[in-house]
Amino acid sequence: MKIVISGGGTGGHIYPAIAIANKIKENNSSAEILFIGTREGLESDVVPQAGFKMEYITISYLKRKLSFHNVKTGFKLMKGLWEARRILRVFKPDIVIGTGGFVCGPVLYAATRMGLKTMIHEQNVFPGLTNRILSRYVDRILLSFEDAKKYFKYDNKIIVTGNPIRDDFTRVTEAEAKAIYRSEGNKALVLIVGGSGGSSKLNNAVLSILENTNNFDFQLLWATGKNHYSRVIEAIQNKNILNNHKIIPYINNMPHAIKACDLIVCSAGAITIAEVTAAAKPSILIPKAHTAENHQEYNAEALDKIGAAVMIKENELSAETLLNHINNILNNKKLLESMKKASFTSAKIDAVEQIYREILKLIN
Ligand SMILES: CC(=O)N[C@H]1[C@@H](OP(=O)(O)OP(=O)(O)OC[C@H]2O[C@@H](n3ccc(=O)[nH]c3=O)[C@H](O)[C@@H]2O)O[C@H](CO)[C@@H](O)[C@@H]1O
Repeated sequence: MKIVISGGGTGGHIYPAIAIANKIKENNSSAEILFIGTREGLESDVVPQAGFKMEYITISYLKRKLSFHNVKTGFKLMKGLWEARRILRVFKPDIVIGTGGFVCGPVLYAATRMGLKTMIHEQNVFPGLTNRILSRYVDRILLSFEDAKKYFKYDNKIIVTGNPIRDDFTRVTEAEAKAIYRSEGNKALVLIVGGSGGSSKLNNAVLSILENTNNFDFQLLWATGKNHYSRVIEAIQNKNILNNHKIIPYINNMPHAIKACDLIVCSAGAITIAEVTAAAKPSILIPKAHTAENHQEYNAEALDKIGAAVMIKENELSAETLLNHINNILNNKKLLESMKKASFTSAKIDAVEQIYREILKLIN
C-alpha cells in the first residue's frame, strides 16, 4: 500500500496528517507513506521528527486583494503543480490524502488530474479555502462536524469522521506524563499554549501575571510559540520566574504535556480542542479573533456551554481575569472534576479509526 499525505503550514493541518499516517503504519507495517509539504511550513520540522519521509514543493499563499504578490503566487503555483506531478509519477501512490493548508492545492489537484484516488479532511466547521476548491475534484470529503456539510455541494462524497488525533493522547498514562513534566512536588501544573504558532495576546496576559503576582500555588508549562519566545524571555524582568516555571518555544511531545497538567489555557483551534477533550482535561479557552467565520469562538462556545471549559474572548482577556479563572478552577475540586467529565463526553476518539476504514474502502 502506497500513500501520499499532504497538509501543512500550521500544526492544525499537520498533526491530523501524522495521526492518519501512524494509524496506517500500525495496521499495515509494510505501507509506504510519503508526505508532501513545503520547506517553509512547520511540517518540515515536525514530519521528519515523527519518522516519515518528506518531499517538498514550491507554493505561496494568495492575498485577498489584487497585488503583484498574487502574480508571483500564480507562477509558484504552476511550479508547485509541476513538482507535485513529478513526485506522484515517481512514487505511484494508491491514494493521495490532503489535510488542509495551501500545499494541498497543487498536490491533490495534480493527483485528480492523474486519475489517482483522492481524499481530503477538513478540521473545522468553516472549511478552509483550499479544501473548498478541492472538494469539486476529489473522491471523498471527510469532515469533522455535521455543521460543515452546508459549505460543500457534493453530498455523495461526504463522510463525517471527526478530527483525528495522535493515539498517544489516549495511550500515555498520567503517571508517565507527570514523570516528565512535574517537578515541584504537589503544585498544580497549568499548561499555556496559543496554538501551533503561539498567541501574543495570551502571552502578554501570562507575562503580566508572572511579573505582578508574588505568590503562586501553581507552576506553569508555557509554550510561547517559536516566533514569540525571544520577546517573552527578554520581557521577563524578574529572572527567578525562569527557575520556577518552564517556559519554552514549542512542545514536541504534546500528548505528555497535556496529560501531565491539571488545567490547560489555550486558543481554540480544532485539533487542540480534540486533544484536550480526548485527554479529559479542563480548559480555559481564548479563541483567536479574526479566524475565518470566527470559527475558534464557535469551537470554544461549544465546550463552555457543556461545562468543559471557560471561554474568555480575546477582547475581554486581562491578566486579572485569567488569573481569577485559573484560581477559581484549581481551588474547586468539584468544579475541576465536573469539567474533566464534561470534557471527555465531547471527545471523539475513534475518528482516526474511521478515516482508516474510509481509506481502505476507497483503495479497494
Ligand atoms: C489562527 C488560525 O486560523 N488557526 C487555525 C489553525 O490553528 P493551529 O495550527 O494552532 O491548530 P490547532 O490549535 O487546532 O492545533 C495545534 C496543533 O499543534 C500542536 N502543538 C501546538 C503547540 C506546541 O507547542 N506543540 C504542539 O505540538 C497541538 O498539540 C495541536 O496538535 O488550524 C486549526 C485546525 O485547522 C484551526 O482550527 C485554527 O483556527
